[in-house]
Amino acid sequence: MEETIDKIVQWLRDQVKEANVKGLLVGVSGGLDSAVVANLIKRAVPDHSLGVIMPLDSSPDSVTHAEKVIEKCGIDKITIDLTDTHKVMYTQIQDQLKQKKEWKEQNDQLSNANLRARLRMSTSYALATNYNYLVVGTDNASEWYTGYFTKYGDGGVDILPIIEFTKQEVREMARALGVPDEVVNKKPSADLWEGQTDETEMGTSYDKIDAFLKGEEIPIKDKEIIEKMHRRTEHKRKAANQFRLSN
Ligand SMILES: Nc1ncnc2c1ncn2[C@@H]1O[C@H](COP(=O)(O)OP(=O)(O)OC[C@H]2O[C@@H]([n+]3cccc(C(=O)O)c3)[C@H](O)[C@@H]2O)[C@@H](O)[C@H]1O
Ligand SMILES: Nc1ncnc2c1ncn2[C@@H]1O[C@H](COP(=O)(O)OP(=O)(O)OP(=O)(O)O)[C@@H](O)[C@H]1O
Ligand SMILES: [Mg+2]
Repeated sequence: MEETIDKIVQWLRDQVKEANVKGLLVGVSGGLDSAVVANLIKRAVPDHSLGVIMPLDSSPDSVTHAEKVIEKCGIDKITIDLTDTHKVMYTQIQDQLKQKKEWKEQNDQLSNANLRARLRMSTSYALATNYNYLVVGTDNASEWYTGYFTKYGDGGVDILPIIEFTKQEVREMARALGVPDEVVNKKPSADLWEGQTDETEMGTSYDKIDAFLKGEEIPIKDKEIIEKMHRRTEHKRKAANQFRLSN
């Protein structure tokens, strides 16, 4: 694991150099993936690494965990509370949709949730421009394959250092990096609505997704869910389709 970590850290340094920037920032949620990335950027650019905490109706636990992660790994911290911003924006969106008779209850939670992820992305880029840093993403192999992220939200980043690793491998990396136990052991959650957990929403588990990605046999029901998620999210893993007169 240490060897893998060293390789990622070196790769991060190369990215900073190639992009001709000063450092790296990551949104720190109190969850596992961002805790690992926070530690990696600290190792890569110790004096120019920033963790951004962006609460948005977040549970107090998430904020406490995020602060603990940042304190333990020693990166700089900025907290920007997006609760009010989101409320103003989403209320207007909802009102206009209702006026146009296009508001649909079944879409409300998801569009609300995705707006949260995109507000965090916008905030990260506003900071990145001023610091002259890159925005580092936290997607792992399991999330990338299933498309379990918001397009241009948490998916809107400059570089992806842990994209090749399954959730289980990221957890092992977290232990090696000294991420606090309560973060390593908690259930993965996008924290986009109360009580949300990744596994309940997806209808399968990271253990199953990880096993599938390693080519192991998993129950047909889980295989079908994973393949369906993968097919439906193909558009998120590539650039936008472009019209060409010559086509
Ligand atoms: N074929 C196609 N070609 C091009 N674009 C296509 C498309 N189909 C949909 N689209 C576009 O994509 C949009 C749907 O994609 P998107 O907006 O991403 O939304 P969607 O995939 O529906 O939802 C995002 C999922 O990721 C989860 N998530 C989000 C953020 C963080 C985390 C986490 O683990 O922390 C998890 C969230 O809970 C939810 O299940 C559509 O509104 C449409 O604009
Ligand atoms: N409250 C928050 N403050 C800052 N960044 C956040 C916040 N919530 C989400 N993010 C960003 O969105 C990313 C995607 O969330 P996701 O839940 O997949 O990762 P995680 O919380 O780090 O780990 P886990 O999947 O184990 O919960 C986070 O890694 C983080 O960069
Ligand atoms: Mg999370």
